[in-house]
Amino acid sequence: MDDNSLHENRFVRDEDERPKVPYNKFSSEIPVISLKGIDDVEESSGGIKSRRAEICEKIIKACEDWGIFQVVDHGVDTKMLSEMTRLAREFFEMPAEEKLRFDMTGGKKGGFIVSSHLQGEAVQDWREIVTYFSYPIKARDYSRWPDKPKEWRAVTEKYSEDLMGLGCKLLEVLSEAMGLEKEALKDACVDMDQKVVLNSYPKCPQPDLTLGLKRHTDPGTITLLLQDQVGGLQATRDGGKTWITVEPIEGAFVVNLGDHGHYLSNGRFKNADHQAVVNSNTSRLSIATFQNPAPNAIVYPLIVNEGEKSIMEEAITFMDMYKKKMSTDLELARLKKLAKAKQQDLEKAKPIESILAKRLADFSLCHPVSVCSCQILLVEINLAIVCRNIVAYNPDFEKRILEAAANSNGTYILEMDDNSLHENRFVRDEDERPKVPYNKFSSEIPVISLKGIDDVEESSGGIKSRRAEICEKIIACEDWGIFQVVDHGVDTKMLSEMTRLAREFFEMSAEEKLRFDMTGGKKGGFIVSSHLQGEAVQDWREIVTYFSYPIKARDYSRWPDKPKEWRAVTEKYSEDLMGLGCKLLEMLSEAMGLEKEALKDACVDMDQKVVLNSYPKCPQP
Ligand SMILES: O=C(O)CCC(=O)C(=O)O
Ligand SMILES: [Fe+2]
Repeated sequence: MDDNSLHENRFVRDEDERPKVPYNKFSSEIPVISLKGIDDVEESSGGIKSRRAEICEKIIKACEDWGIFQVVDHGVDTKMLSEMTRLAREFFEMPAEEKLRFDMTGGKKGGFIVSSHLQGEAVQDWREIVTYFSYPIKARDYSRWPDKPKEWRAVTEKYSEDLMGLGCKLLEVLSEAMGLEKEALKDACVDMDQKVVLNSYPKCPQPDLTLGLKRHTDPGTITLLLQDQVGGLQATRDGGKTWITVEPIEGAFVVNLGDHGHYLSNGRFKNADHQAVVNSNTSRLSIATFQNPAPNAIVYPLIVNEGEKSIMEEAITFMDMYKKKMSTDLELARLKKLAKAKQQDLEKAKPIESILAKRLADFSLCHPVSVCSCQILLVEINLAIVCRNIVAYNPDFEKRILEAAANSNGTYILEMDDNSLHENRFVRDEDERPKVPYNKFSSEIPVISLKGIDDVEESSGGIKSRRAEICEKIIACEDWGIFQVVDHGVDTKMLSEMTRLAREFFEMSAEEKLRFDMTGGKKGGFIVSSHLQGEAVQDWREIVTYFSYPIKARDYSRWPDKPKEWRAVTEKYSEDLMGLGCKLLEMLSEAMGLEKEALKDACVDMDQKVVLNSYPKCPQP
């Protein structure tokens, strides 16, 4: 989330998705409901409604209107809430390295992630999150819960427990509102699941172009959101045309109804359609607690009133509902992208179309407009789309023009993968692209045998020693700064071993490789080059790297531990290459007319780093 990020456009939303109302212009449309007396069920004298009935009515109305309300006097200890927020702030303020100890990339269940590292999203959210799975208790994996700040575990456990209580209480009210038993919604969840997501939205230099969290509905039953006083949560009821900003209220929870709650009420209760915006003044913190059904819970309306139809065609499990939601979202995003690309093509085509028409007219002043002259003109301008528009009246001509255009380099399409297609992350400027084939080999770089490199004796008759000969050849590399050596004395079996291990490493699953993820500035490990930050265009490679000398600085925790011979072989490789490297430096020192040891000494304590590059085959090399 540095300067680069805005330039890369990774966070820039389509215009129709950008914020429409300010983060701090608060609306009071979302009701704030006090839960004081929610357990008081007695009718008051004279038929006056009980406090519980009053609260119920308010909640029902809010769920029918927006699927959102705020609760105060909810009984959750406010001191504990401030403790929770303080810990969350402290967590996000820790250095990246500390947070990345709980890195969630690679599909891990819980931990820390910079939202922009999530894969598969065309545009990224401006936020960092830390998340933990708290219910069912038996499924808790504390190894994915932060262990810093030190009170984290105790406080988050308490927070989860209290919010589970509040969540269930609210579900009771909603069940009653549907004319069902108190426990109906809870029971429909089978074994209530809870996931807590702490959102940190850094302040943003260009908040009008991006979102902290894009528009969505939560998939589960209900969500309890604790937010700070900054503001940024927005809701819409008309599909995103108009928005309101929910007013932050100290100590209140914003309650959002999710898709599951929406379906179970047969659509009577809305699923809150919401997003989070960011601002350039201050960062913002929110803590979302998702109360979800068990993955195998059945999703289907609990009641379908007379004269109504079920809003669901068939009963499905929550897991299937969730998967369907994700794939629908992705599909919608894809269609939107396509529509946008098409629109852009049309817009691009327009002005050029008129240029072309004018040029055609000019042309026809001196030449009768013929297929041939058109073709010259079109190839000159080199735009396939325009060609298609202009010459559509002649299918045969169109075909030939399109062929010509396809063979030219004006408008080809990249297909490295769907993502890069749009992002062009790997496409180099023309002047940087390869100029000669990868397999048309040159013999300009000398290949030098090192056999006899230690043999310094002059042969009889003043014939140069073998060492002197080699030295001369190496000096001839003044031309390129590159030469190849053979007969170098390094065991070739060990070299094949090294290559085999490297291949095996790169062939392991992403998850396995990412155990040594090098993002966040770690010293050594695995990285996909395209994950390197700060490069405008990315290299088409993956690497694994280890720091081997000085020995005392080796950090084996950053060396792969698989395949199992890795450490032994790489250590030997490093040692032998250190030897060979030093031998060559001796030669170069002598070539400079210095003591053998001069170059080595100038290095003080020779450092060695080994980088293994894997270049996947590439559809558009
Ligand atoms: O940060 C916010 O206000 C909204 C968070 C949210 O909607 C979510 O985490 O699902
Ligand atoms: Fe949400």
